[in-house]
Amino acid sequence: MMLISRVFVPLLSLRRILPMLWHSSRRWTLLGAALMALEVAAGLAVLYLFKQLVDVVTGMLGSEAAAGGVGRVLGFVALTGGCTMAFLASRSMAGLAREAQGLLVADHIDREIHARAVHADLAFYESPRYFDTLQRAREAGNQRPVQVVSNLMMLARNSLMLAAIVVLMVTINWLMLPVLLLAIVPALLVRIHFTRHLYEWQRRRTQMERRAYYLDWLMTSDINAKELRLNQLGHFLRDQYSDLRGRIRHERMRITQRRTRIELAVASLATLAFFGALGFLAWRTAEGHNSVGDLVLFLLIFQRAQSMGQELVQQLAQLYEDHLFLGLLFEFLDIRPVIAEPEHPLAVPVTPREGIRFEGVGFHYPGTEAPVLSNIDLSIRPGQIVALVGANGSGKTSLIKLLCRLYDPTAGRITLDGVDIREYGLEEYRRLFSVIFQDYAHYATTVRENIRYGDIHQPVDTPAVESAAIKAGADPFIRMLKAGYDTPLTRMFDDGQELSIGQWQKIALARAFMHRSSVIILDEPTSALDPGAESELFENFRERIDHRAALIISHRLSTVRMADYIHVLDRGEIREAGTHEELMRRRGIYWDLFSRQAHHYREVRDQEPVTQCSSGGDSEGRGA
Ligand SMILES: Nc1ncnc2c1ncn2[C@@H]1O[C@H](COP(=O)(O)OP(=O)(O)OP(=O)(O)O)[C@@H](O)[C@H]1O
Repeated sequence: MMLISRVFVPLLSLRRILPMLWHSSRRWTLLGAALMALEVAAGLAVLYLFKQLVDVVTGMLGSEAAAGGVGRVLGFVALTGGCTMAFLASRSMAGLAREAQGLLVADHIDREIHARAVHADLAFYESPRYFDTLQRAREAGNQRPVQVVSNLMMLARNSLMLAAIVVLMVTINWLMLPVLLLAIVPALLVRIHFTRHLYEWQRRRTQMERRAYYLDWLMTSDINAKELRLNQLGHFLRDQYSDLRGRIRHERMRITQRRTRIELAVASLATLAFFGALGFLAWRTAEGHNSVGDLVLFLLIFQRAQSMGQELVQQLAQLYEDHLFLGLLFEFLDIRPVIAEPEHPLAVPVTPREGIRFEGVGFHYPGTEAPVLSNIDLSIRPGQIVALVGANGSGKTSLIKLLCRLYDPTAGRITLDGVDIREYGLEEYRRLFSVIFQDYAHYATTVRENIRYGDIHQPVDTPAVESAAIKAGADPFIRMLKAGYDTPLTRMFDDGQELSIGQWQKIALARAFMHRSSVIILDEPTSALDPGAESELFENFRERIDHRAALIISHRLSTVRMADYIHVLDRGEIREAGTHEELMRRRGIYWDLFSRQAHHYREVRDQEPVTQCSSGGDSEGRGA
């Protein structure tokens, strides 16, 4: 009973793929169905005509009408040949229709996956459980739809054909029917059992596969090539990879070996059934109960039925597998973002008056209990430069994620001009910010595009790209590149060029300057910049950002001191807040951090006869 339901459940759940089929390839679906019907009809006609031919020929043997019957025989031969041609033509045309349908459905599903992927919550990408779903959906997404379409069509064709063959078989002798069932059904059940087994195993093994894939990437990617060689990690990683692949191979082989043994037993049973039936029918023909045409037809159709049955088993098993994989695809397609558009979104103010406020904000990541932020109260007023400082892991980047609504707070609220930000249109709200994260993107495209991605609404040749690059201090080195702003920043193509880490950071900064947002957020924007470039950037920072508001995270306190207001985060809580001078007077955490950095600078300066310190270093001495 369970096995039977396993056969039919997939058919029911495939109902979601059928509308996709219809919407994405209506014409090919209709054409494919018509060609398939023609293929079945022509195929059956060929079999029946063969039987008739044999009966006519054997009827003529030794009879006086033999001479006149030649024309009839040739007529049958011509008709059979014609039907065979029609069968072959419709079969190949149906194959073409299936392929076209499959490709269209695959593209349709890809579009759906991409639409979901770009709107999925950030949490989706930061959680391994969700990420597995995406990976499996990708596995299912690319080739599966082509297979599913092909399978469904073949399944329909073979079922029709098999039904017709069963009728023909019953006309020969009804006892042939149970024999046919014996040859087909056990194989079907065995196949379905193993498909399920294999699927469950594959699901368990996703993490293992991912780890193997990661190791493979570690060994072959250019990013790790330096460390890999210097730390001599090559052999170590290769061993780990081989071990993992060996375990995967071993488990897979165990399943395949068991399946081969059982399938062999089932095939032997089917062969026994065939020869038993053949012996029985030969005896009936010899006794004159059946014609030679019946015997020939039996040989033709039993073989055909068996191969059709095998194909049917294969297709049902495949369909079952498709259903399981498509289940994953639909599981992914059904994921709805938690950070969603409100039902009646408010318009974001064009020029915010009060700015942004965090009011008693608390946060922990989905699936974790530990609070990352607690009781956060802070504000960013229009035109104000606010800085966040704190040790690693104190929650600075998490706070930015909340501010940009990549996550929502688990306690308290964030407001813009006094209204909870969850009430604004999501995309419109996010356009208030231009952000450079610590792990900013390196796009494998031209310099111009890398910068323009900061505001994709601008035309391709906008002069804003160059002025953003000038503000970020990137323009001089860009002009030295082979094709200036049109140089591809990747080594993936022959004419591409790679940049230094600091140069990449300047490109990312330019991207942030590109967008005319209300608030600029810079998370460790100068970690890779040389001191000259850094002090240049912050010298006239306010003019550089056109007097917009800014939130800056930095471990370099020389950068932070020019902020209007500074918040010191410690283990998810704001411990101190004020201007640089206020915090220095307070002699708390900030003072301690600042004095230690300033002390280091002072030591260096004291050792040098001629001071070449930047203005930051000089003022740090005074401040401390
Ligand atoms: N996606 C995530 N899921 C669960 N915990 C996370 C996630 N991202 C960060 N955390 C945890 O949240 C805490 C704060 O991380 P966050 O990145 O905000 O710190 P940070 O102050 O920006 O640190 P750094 O100075 O090193 O950049 C850390 O303990 C980190 O382990």
